Amino acid sequence: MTTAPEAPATYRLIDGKQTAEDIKHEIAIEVEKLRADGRKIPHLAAILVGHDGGSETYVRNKVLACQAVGFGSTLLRYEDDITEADLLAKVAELNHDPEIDGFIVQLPLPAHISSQKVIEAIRPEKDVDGFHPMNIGRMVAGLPSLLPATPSGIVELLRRYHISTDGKHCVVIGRSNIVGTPVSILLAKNLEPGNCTVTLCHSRTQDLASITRTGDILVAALGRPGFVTADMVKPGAVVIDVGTTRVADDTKKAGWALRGDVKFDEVAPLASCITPVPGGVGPMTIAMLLQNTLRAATGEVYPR
Ligand SMILES: Nc1nc(=O)c2c([nH]1)NC[C@@H]1CN(c3ccc(C(=O)N[C@@H](CCC(=O)O)C(=O)O)cc3)C=[N+]21
Ligand SMILES: [Mg+2]
Repeated sequence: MTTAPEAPATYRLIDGKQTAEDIKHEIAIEVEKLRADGRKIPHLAAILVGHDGGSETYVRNKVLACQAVGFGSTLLRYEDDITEADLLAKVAELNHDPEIDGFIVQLPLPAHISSQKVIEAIRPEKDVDGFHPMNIGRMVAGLPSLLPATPSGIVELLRRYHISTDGKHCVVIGRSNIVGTPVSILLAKNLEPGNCTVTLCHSRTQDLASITRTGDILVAALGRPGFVTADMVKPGAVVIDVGTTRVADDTKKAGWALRGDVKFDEVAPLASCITPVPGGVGPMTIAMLLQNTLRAATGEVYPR
């Protein structure tokens, strides 16, 4: 077999890690201004239930990010046998605590607890995940709201990399409440970036590849490692990989590696721009969570 020359890798890597660092630096400057003006320093709380390895990492990274920008932070940990009533009582406490500007309840929760009930118990003004129906509804209506962090992180990457979205076909794979559905809504809005024609694909979509191949922008947010292959991608597409699944990997010290939803090695040479995993959308999620906390603290969305 002759070895064909490698396709020239002319794609641009979208560096979410660096962009998140830039945003955190901007937030740190805002915190210094608040401090200089004698105003309240933003404070984020996170509730973590149980001992899922991935969740522990993400929550730890959120707390470290708070420290990096000068926010206050509180981590509340509970065993996975906490009752739904007790968890709802903790949420009510944080709702009423004037020191806490925003908080999140890390998902997933144990099966005996209704995530929906917990999300709806959070005061929308402190819902820095942007998961409460009030914030989702306001986002859909185009009103000021706390936006879900991963979708707004994707929009922010497109903005900072000057990727033109106007009139483009954006194909989203995955219809979760936290990524696929909201990013579809945001990118269809008459905003900059925005004005996309959006197709939202999911597990029941017929002939998926024929649709994804028409995407100028392809957002993979289904949580299946390596699902998106070269034959599913339009040459020149912008590829946004939202997947962060831990897969077993004996070559790594931890025994696992983080894998995206896109087969990076075969898709990248086809793409005009692509986000890596790790170092793409993940760090942006945390940066946008901090931005939401700042907005919650200053009353920018819900004036106090
Ligand atoms: N209430 C709630 N809000 C969330 O925002 C939320 C959640 N629950 N549950 C789980 C998902 C997932 N998520 C990630 C955040 C950061 C990275 C991230 O920073 N990833 C790094 C690598 C981190 C690592 O080393 O494992 C990267 O992609 O480079 C990934 C995933 C937030 N989520
Ligand atoms: Mg999904």
